[in-house]
Amino acid sequence: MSTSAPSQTRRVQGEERTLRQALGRLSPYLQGMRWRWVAGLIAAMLAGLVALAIPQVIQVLVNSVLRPGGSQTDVWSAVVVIAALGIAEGVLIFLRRVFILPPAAGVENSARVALYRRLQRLPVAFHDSWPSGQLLSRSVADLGLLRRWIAFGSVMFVVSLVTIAVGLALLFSSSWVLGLIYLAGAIPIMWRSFYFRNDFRAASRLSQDQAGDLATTVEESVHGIRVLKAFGRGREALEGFRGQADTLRGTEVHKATVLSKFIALIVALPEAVLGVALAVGLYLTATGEITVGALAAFFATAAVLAGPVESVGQLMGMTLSAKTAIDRHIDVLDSPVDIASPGEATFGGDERAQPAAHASAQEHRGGGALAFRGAQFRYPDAPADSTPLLQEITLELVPGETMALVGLTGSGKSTLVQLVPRLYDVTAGAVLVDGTDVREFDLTELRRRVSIAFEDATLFSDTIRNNVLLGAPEQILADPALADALLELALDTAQAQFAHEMPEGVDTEIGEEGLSLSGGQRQRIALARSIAAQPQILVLDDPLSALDVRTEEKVTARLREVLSGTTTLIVAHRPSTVALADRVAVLQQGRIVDVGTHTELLRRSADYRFIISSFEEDRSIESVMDSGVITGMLPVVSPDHQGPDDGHAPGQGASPDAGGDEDGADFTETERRAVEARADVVADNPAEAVTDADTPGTDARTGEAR
Ligand SMILES: Nc1ncnc2c1ncn2[C@@H]1O[C@H](COP(=O)(O)OP(=O)(O)OP(=O)(O)O)[C@@H](O)[C@H]1O
Repeated sequence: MSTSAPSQTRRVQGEERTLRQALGRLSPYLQGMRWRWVAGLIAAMLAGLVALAIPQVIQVLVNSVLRPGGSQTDVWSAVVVIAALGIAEGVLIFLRRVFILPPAAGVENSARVALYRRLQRLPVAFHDSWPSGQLLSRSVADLGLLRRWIAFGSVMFVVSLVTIAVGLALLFSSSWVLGLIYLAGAIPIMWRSFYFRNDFRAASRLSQDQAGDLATTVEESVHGIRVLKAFGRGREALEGFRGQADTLRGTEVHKATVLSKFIALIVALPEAVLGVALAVGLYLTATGEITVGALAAFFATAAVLAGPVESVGQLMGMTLSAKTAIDRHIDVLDSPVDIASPGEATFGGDERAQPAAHASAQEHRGGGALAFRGAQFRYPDAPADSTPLLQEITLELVPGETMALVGLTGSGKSTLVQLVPRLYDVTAGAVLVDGTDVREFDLTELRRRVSIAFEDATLFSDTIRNNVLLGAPEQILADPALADALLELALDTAQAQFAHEMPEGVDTEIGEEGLSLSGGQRQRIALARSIAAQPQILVLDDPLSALDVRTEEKVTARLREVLSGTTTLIVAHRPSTVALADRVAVLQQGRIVDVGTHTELLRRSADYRFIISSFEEDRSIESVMDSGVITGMLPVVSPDHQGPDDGHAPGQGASPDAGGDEDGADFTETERRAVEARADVVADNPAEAVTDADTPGTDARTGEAR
């Protein structure tokens, strides 16, 4: 996360829309409630017209009732009429609120649900590139603004404009001279409105985007509070935040200045014009060109118009902000869903499009064979002419086989395994499940067959039970006894029985993101979740990294026992894990350079030995030897080790079989430095190497406080 410079504000996506086009996109959310909005608008209009009728009654009162010889009864009649109009105005305002609030809240709710639904459908690549704060501000602040605009701003804007138009007509009917004077003040206002609209819209978009960036920063710093504290970077984080907050404040002040200047104009001009109108009006009355009643009605009408005239600027600002909110909402809705089921809409907002999955992929439930055929992948944000991260990946896993995937850091292992459940799509070649391209499957069906557990175990603020059974088959969830049995099996396999010792057992709430658990506990719950999904193919992206060696071995052994029929592709960072796999694939710089059993690879591949020697588990040489899995075979890394391309394959002397194919080694400088750094740690401080990674409060891989 950035702790200093404010992040780049995400700018307008998509095309510019008119207010009408933007409102058209809101139309489906008003389904069934449109009449209420119209009824509210009518009530508000009537209230405005009633307010304008009162000066007309005053005119009649002054001209006829208050004339010499006017009757007292007429006075009382006029009073009753004015009181009745006042009450009617109050009732109409009440009705406006009663009618309008449900559609406003309804639109906010529907828009929020549509946005969330879209976020669920959008591919991981979208989430990689969109800051979470932007999405948060679009789903909370923007939609709140939209509700207020629908409930109040939109109606009052229309009502104000109508009131001003009708009011002007009445002013002209009182006296065309006075009407012209009043109108003369309106012309500069209309002229300024045009510029105001553009300035305010730009400022409004900028401030809403910057508010999204600020939300991202808050979200990141709350999420990463432990790291900030552990590294004492609170002050820098605060400074970075302050910089962003100041930028936003600057934009808000600019926005308020633009608005204030406009409001000042639309308030001051009519008031000044009224002064002129008073002088001219008195002259016209004195010369008998207009009646006293007409003059009184003119000023009473001008007083009624003062409110709409003053608020029209605010309401226009609110309307423009609402339009920006709608634009920002549509930006997300219109982002293409380029990973979808066959036949499913990938563009636009057709959220109800039904997937038309490939028939054979739906019906045929094979045994869980997994294959990569010439798979190639490049991240969407990588330069188009860059070398693909993964190239010519060809691998075959037979049903029930366990294959470990090893490679140095950054070689593309996590990326490769994410191609299986289509978190990303290959850019060339194919990934096949039971002989069918994964792109041919209905996504739900594919993800039912393939379950994945990540190193970064994300849990939800819910009970352990619900976290584990998140992806369990529905027919099992429907039967509480079966669900309990599945829960037990999953927890037992993942060595997560600690769940039963928690205050409320498996029904214990684990807090936001499961942060009340240790890293190893979180990983085991996440692993149990993948097991409980009962997949045909289990993809494990180094999900046991925070476990100590022995626990990891127990988990791996239980996995093999319980999931003997499940095809498993596991990214491994420990010799004990790879040793339990049927076969191991070696990934190097985005290519599979060898596939074989652990023993075969140790014997024939210098690349493999080099990778194995870089594994963190080397810290715990004793543990590895204890495990008995690779006793006598694990190469020992020495601090002066230079990597395979120095002509000495690592561990060459450690294994009698290690003939070595040194010429196959082709590591990047980064990879080599990573290995050398590890070797230095082992040499300098072997004791430190033995860690209980499953201890709450420490992350074994990074050493960071959690
Ligand atoms: N979302 C992303 N967008 C762009 N590039 C990415 C993305 N995720 C990973 N990369 C890049 O892809 C490369 C491979 O990353 P990947 O996580 O697949 O490697 P890995 O072998 O799993 O590494 P490790 O063992 O450290 O987990 C890295 O250089 C990384 O910077």
